[in-house]
Amino acid sequence: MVDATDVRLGVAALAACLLLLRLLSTGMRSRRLPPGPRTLPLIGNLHQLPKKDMHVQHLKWAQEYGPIFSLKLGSQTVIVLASGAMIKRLVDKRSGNYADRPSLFMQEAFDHSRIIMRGYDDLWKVERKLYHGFLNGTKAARYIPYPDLETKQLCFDLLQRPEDFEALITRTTLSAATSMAYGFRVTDPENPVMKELLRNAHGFFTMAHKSQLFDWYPQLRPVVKWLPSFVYPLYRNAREVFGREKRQFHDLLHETRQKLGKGDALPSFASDIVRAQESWQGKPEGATLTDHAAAYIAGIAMEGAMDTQSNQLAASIKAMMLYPLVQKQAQAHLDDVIGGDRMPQPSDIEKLPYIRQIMKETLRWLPTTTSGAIPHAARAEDEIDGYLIPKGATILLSVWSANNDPSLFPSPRVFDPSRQNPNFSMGEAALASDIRDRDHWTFGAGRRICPGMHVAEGTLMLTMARVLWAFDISKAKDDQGKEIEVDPDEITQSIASRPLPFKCEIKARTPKHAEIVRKTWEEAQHVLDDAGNYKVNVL
Ligand code: HEM
Repeated sequence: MVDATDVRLGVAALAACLLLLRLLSTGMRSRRLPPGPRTLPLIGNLHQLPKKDMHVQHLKWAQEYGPIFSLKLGSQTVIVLASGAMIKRLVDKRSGNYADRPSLFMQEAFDHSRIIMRGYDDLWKVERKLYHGFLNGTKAARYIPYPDLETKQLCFDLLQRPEDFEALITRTTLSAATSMAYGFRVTDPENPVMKELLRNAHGFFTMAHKSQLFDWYPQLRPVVKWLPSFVYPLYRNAREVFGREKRQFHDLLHETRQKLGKGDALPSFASDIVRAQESWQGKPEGATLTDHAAAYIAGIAMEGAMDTQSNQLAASIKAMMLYPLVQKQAQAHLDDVIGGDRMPQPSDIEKLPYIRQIMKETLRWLPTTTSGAIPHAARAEDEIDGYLIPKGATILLSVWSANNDPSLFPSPRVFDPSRQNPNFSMGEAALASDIRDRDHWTFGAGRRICPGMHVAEGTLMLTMARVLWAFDISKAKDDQGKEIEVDPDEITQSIASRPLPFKCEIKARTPKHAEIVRKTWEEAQHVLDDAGNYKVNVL
């Protein structure tokens, strides 16, 4: 006779063995996955992740394991796509399968409100339709008066305070972003509404970075949510930021609705969303587009536009400082097409192919989204070159590796605008079937590709054209008059990184250029009221 106690002990021992096996297999790479660095039980490759410059490590691994490799991060499988060809084959060509996002802890903490982290669901489709409808190549032109005004102010401000160029660029893109999203300007970044916007957005970015452990070990999330804040404050802090941000986004949408009601709203993304909400009443899209979703669609358009563009403009200043011959060639081109009697206008953009090449090369050479901002995820199991891509795997676009692929971009760390095709806009390049026409991968790929790229193209080109037309940019000098050297590749650690702060000298090219900048800004201000905001119905 078998004793009941023995049976219980046997079952417990078996369960313990199974649990141990499961724990030990956590973090281990299955043979069918793409290759990658050796793993350890439980943690996989976590111990090999560097504290900084992850994108550089990705490039090293790509050189060792090839254009597709895999990492095990806790219980998650991460497939890294490290060449443009591989990104195109999977994320562009099989876009339906790679349009999802992995489950991210911060998305949960923010009640699944941000489109950029949303899975491939019905609300994402409605949101994407709105972004595409209002930010596409033709519609994006409606917003150009905003960067037009802001870059006139930028050039004027650079005459007064060239040493503050980083802060001045940030104000410019922030103000262009709030204008496009809601129709109001940022004249003073110390303004309380602005400070709140920045505090919330940057709070989110920081927490998204800090909470990665719970993306890799989702099993820990219930414990983290339950822990009191004096033990572990992350989740409660995130909820607090979410509460503040939600209030602000809802208030801004409400104000837009009121202005539309009074007939004095300026063109803005938020006005377009409110109108879409009204015209969709009674339709399935209308039911999906709740007030909360509408508030977040507008808020995230603003957030998506502010740091990314400012980071790329800071990168363009760095490039021009480090490559004076390119700068001289750009100025000769501008003198040729525009002349010395007026600043470049938005209508000139199409006539400035070399500026387009510089813009594209900046995005390739120093991308703000070194690792594609937010990863994609596989909706179903897939296979490529004999490797398995499991359902649910995180798909990371290693933009830095793809942008530095020497087979497409020889001597990739050299800033060489001549390698870029001036005849394609960035939107056209993203759709090009020939990989050699793809200028860079900085806006991502497939169905999740950045919907703001047309807006960004207009803003970046206009700003670069005007700054190069008006100013000489050179290395700053130390007390001994020696040029201060700057590392070209040093960047901040973020999902949207930026060159580390650097010094440079920015001077008007001639007194005549300075005078035109002053006069242009003086004339531009006729659309503004005394507080520096747009007069009613002026655009
Ligand atoms: C230099 C400027 C910009 C860069 C480098 C950039 C880059 C990116 C990247 C890499 C993604 C993720 C793409 C992917 O998952 O494959 C993204 C998504 C997004 N961007 Fe941008 N972006 C820029 C400007 C803008 C602007 C101006 C807007 C709004 C007007 C915007 C709105 C968005 C939105 C809403 C998403 C989420 C799309 C989705 O998940 O379906 N971005 N951006």
